[in-house]
Amino acid sequence: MADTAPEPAPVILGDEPGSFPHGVLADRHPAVVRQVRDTFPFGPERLRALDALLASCADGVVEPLPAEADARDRERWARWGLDAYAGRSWYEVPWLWAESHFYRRLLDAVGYFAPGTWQGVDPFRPAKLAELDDPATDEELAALDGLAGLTADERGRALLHGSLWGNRADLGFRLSEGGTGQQVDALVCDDGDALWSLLDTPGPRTLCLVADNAGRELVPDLLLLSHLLAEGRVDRAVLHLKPHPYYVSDATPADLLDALRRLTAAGGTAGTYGRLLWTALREGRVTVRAHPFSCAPLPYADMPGDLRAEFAAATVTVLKGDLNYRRLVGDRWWDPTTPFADVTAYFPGPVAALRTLKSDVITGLTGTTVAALEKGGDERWRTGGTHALIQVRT
Ligand SMILES: O=P(O)(O)OC[C@@]1(O)O[C@H](CO)[C@@H](O)[C@@H]1O
Repeated sequence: MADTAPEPAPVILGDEPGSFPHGVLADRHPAVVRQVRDTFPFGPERLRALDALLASCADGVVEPLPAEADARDRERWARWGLDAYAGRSWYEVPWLWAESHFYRRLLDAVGYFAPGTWQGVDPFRPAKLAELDDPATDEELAALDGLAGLTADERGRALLHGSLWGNRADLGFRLSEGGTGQQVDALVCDDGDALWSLLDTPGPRTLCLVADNAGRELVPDLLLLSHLLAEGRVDRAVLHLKPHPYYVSDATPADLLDALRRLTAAGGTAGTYGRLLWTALREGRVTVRAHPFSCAPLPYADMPGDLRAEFAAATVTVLKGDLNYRRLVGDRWWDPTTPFADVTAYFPGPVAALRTLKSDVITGLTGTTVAALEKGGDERWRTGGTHALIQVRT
């Protein structure tokens, strides 16, 4: 690890037409608004608000929070930069900030925070439930029974890869089982052994698992967690979820309950893992957090003291997914060979990232890997979700 933090690279903005970030602001956000508009029979007031947000996505500016916003929320957003960015184009402020704030505005538009019919109604819940109900989920859960013949270590590795590739909403058990599948080749960095070593240190061991998506990502996350508890690799776990709907499919406490019920109702190994986790929650060995900072438009380097203390107390904090990775290393145009240990040196304890690559940010690669990826013919290796990484700073 370098003695000093690396010189920060430029922050990613969404202002360049044709770039991935620009496409998210200009195309994906309007598509999300249209999808939400069709999800429920919103009345004229909500439809007007959704249409205003749709128009704003094209050429609008960041606006102050509405007058009826809760005072604590208002104070938080002021601290998170809203006063500085109000009046500026979505395309000129940091991309991470713009995306995160877009979801806050979407919840305003559907009346999520306001007293009334739509208060607390997750506009993404039907899509999340459909994923859990998909027959493919049954197949993937049934495939777990095939892991019975493996040693506990092999099973642990298969479940780790299931959780990793679940970030592409694609459980990876069957391929990981063989150990040399295409998905293993698609790992641009694999510090898996370092993660297992951390879970071998003298106990008691606490895992902080910062989850990402609900549905078919959260399910394998829970299976991994349950396995680690069952095998005594961790004694306690803190599961960090989002306090409210975010980035379409991010997991909230309500999504955790849906996933848990899905697991406990399943037969075989999946059901056993589900019941184990249910008991661990009842006994307080697993606790759930939905910290406001989990939906903040800022990197983890800016985390508040209470969250910092929680991560500091963990044996290891595992962050799932692309957005958490962006927040962990900073949403910047890093040189891909910038050491992961350097950009995460500020983190208050050992930290691991499990991520499929779905945005431009990348650190911790070797020069050889970067050259192979650039030459490999897959121009979208940074953003297409075809590659993944396990990176650990001990
Ligand atoms: O965190 P996840 O679920 O792995 O990925 C979320 C994500 O792909 O969605 C964004 C586009 O809205 C990307 O920029 C972003 O990082």
